[in-house]
Amino acid sequence: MILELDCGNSFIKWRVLDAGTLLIVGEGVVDSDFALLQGLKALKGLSLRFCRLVSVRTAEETGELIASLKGAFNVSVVCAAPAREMSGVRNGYEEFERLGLDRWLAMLGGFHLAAGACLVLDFGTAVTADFVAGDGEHLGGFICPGMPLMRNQLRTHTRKIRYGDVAAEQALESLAPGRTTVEAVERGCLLMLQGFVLTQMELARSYWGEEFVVFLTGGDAALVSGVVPQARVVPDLVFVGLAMACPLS
Ligand SMILES: Nc1ncnc2c1ncn2[C@@H]1O[C@H](COP(=O)(O)OP(=O)(O)OP(=O)(O)O)[C@@H](O)[C@H]1O
Ligand SMILES: CC(C)(CO)[C@@H](O)C(=O)NCCC(=O)O
Ligand SMILES: [K+]
Repeated sequence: MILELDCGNSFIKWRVLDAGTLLIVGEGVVDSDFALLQGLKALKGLSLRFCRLVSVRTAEETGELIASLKGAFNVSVVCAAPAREMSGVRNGYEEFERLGLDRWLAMLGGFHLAAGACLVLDFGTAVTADFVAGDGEHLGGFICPGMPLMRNQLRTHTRKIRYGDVAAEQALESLAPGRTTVEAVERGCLLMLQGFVLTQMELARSYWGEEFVVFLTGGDAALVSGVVPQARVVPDLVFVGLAMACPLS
């Protein structure tokens, strides 16, 4: 079996594939290395041979995770590494190694699936946009705070913005002007995200007309999918790129 990991800033997304069929035999989202090991150990009949992972965490944190995986399961681990060019995509950063590897893999996956120009939008802790032209040239991208960061900044830097997760979820059932604090904040932040998406779409159209595919990924993709009905929502886009960057043989 193959273990795949996407180690983001807040969560680790994991899944286990059968090495023969490549079917998913287990998956989850966890908030710590410990919870990951627990989740894996709970899988019946687990026999891991290989692990491939991408991390946007520090080398030290990633090293610790790799050490505990090797200790617990005796797997060989490969990590996605920065590249100037791969699978027909050319990294557009001035210093290619500084581009977040989750963005890079999502672009590889997107360009492969689109077989042409694509706009890749990822809604995690941070929100990112990346533009890949039809010839594989990465034109660059944008990074801004995601929903969790926007609402937490407001909570942290104001005295009177306080509410719980249940209220937050209920507040998003409509986008009318808020009549409570939770409605005003949650709807305001969501409108910022949706506005961001529409701006990215305009930019993509200015480059490519209608000739591009837009991908939405990341935990909060569903919050914005309504404003881009033509978008392809691909929750495992980073994993698509991970398999391309870290083939097993
Ligand atoms: N099962 C889940 N567990 C945790 N968060 C989830 C889950 N499903 C959706 N989410 C949403 O996903 C968001 C986190 O996104 P995601 O997991 O893509 O990124 P992340 O690991 O936090 O950060 P990064 O951008 O560094 O990858 C949270 O805001 C949360 O609302
Ligand atoms: C932007 C995030 C946090 C998104 O997960 C990640 O891709 C990252 O840490 N990137 C490094 C900075 C950059 O991409 O320019
Ligand atoms: K991510």
